[in-house]
Amino acid sequence: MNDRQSWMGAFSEVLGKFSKKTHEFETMSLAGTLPVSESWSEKEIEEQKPVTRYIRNILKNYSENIDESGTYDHISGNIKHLRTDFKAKIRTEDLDAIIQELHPTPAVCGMPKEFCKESIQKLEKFPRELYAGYIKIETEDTVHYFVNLRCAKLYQNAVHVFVGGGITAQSNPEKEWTETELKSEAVVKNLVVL
Ligand SMILES: C=C(O[C@H]1C=CC=C(C(=O)O)[C@@H]1O)C(=O)O
Repeated sequence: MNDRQSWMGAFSEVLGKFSKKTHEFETMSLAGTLPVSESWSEKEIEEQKPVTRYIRNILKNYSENIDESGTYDHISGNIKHLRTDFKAKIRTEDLDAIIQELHPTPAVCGMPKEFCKESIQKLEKFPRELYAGYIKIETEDTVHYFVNLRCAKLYQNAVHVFVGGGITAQSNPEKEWTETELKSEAVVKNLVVL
């Protein structure tokens, strides 16, 4: 980010939201993707479950009362995801540790986390740079953490778009590719050539 390069993002997966007043912490399990008009299959349902389990297992080390919603559709432009929300009262001093444990979530890294992280570093051909990292925004009352998905690096006369997808044993390569194209619209549709 300088006068020749910049980044933009067009997605709002919340890694964490903390209220300094109530000490309530909120996060979400978000995975599985389909065009809005299609119906969920076992593949997407099974893809989102480990993300939900992962979050639940982390939060239970920090709070006795965890409020977990049912799973519902999160619509994002032309596509939808499966989403489950979590709310828990936590101690302010645990906030950083929780964020470090949640990040990177299975939706962007995979499971088991350390094995997948090392494998991605070894095998992935393109550097992620700021993609799949998180953005922290702190105000007087809240601290918000957003996962930086569906983003772009802007050069003076070019754009580099970053998108990805969760791969499972049931994934079909062509469908995963189409999914990344649909996801990229969140950014591409907002770019205008002057
Ligand atoms: C990795 C991305 O999306 C994640 C979040 C929701 C659904 C996903 C999926 O269905 O693959 C991904 O896990 C991305 O947009 O780059």
